[in-house]
Amino acid sequence: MKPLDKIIETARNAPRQIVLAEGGDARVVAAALRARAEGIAQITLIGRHDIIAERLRDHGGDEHAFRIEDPATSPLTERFAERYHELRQGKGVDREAAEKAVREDLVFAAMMVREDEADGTIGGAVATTADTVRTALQVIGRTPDAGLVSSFFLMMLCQPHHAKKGAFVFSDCGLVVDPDASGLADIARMSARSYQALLGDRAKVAMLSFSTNGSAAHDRVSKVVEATNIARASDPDLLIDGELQFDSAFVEAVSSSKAPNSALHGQANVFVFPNLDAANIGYKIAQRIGGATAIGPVLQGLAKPANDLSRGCTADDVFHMIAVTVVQAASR
Ligand SMILES: CC(C)(COP(=O)(O)OP(=O)(O)OC[C@H]1O[C@@H](n2cnc3c(N)ncnc32)[C@H](O)[C@@H]1OP(=O)(O)O)[C@@H](O)C(=O)NCCC(=O)NCCS
Ligand SMILES: CC(=O)OP(=O)(O)O
Repeated sequence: MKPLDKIIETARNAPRQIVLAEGGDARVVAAALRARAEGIAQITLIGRHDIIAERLRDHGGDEHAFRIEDPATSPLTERFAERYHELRQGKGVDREAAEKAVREDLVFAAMMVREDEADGTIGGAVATTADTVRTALQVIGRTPDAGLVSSFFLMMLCQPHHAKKGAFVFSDCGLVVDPDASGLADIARMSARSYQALLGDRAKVAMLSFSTNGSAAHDRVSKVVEATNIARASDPDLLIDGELQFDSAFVEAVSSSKAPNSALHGQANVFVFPNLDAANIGYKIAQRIGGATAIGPVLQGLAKPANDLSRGCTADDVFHMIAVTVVQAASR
């Protein structure tokens, strides 16, 4: 079974309550209808009831098949305002500001997860990643064993022209702009864990650089080497190597010539980029030129599942993210 089908099948076997923060978006509504039809999740749509109902009708759907919550009129808003005020008052948020905040769709959706009204939330088809992720950080927060919250894309190579097929993790393509060595090590550790949780296989982590095995000397190369050493020391069982160029990590013949002693043998399945510039540009090139299916940004290190999308996403991308979020929620 293809890795993506396996994730969808896992979700179907343990469906969860997923809240979609941008319920008025046509792609989100189409994905919600497919998620319901395929039995992978019970969906709550956030937004104006009349707009969501119209979008559902446009797609041949029925508004009564979904829970719809409009933060402007929902009976939950009062309780959420109180809780949000308790949560954020230390950061200078007064009661009036809390009431205003929870009327925003992204915040309301995240509060549903925090307050156990849903198991996971997804936004970002319309909102920017910065707004979506900041909301998750502020409302849901970090799990104690993660140093940093970070993100990854699941990259599926399944087209006939892909010489190597399968599922790969690229990180961090969405969140941490310029990690230091310790931050990069944390991203590597969390990405390996995410790969194993979602795909069931052992993670083989490549720490990417413009240098392989000392072929270039630069502070940026040293950062990747240091991050590799920190990650290895914090988890001796982690299969990790770096610094490696992408070809040394992905192509067995190149690995043999440029990195003959690499434990990865050109078979890495988790690729940790040195910063957000490289990672975000890299995943979009693999997606738009290379024809990879890209699912993300999936957030890791949060106390409960909250995920983002690219504003360029399709309805299929939203559907796939619903499946990933269900699997994350079910594996807690
Ligand atoms: C995500 C992002 C918005 C966070 O920015 P920020 O300026 O730190 O935001 P805030 O200060 O409002 O952070 C919210 C909280 O999360 C914390 N935080 C920020 N980044 C964090 C991280 N990686 N891990 C854990 N906590 C983090 C902050 O300390 C803050 O805590 P507090 O509210 O208790 O003080 C920022 O890192 C960003 O813009 N990243 C790039 C997003 C992007 O444009 N991606 C490209 C397209 S995908
Ligand atoms: C992940 C990402 O790049 O998001 P967007 O395309 O919305 O900026």
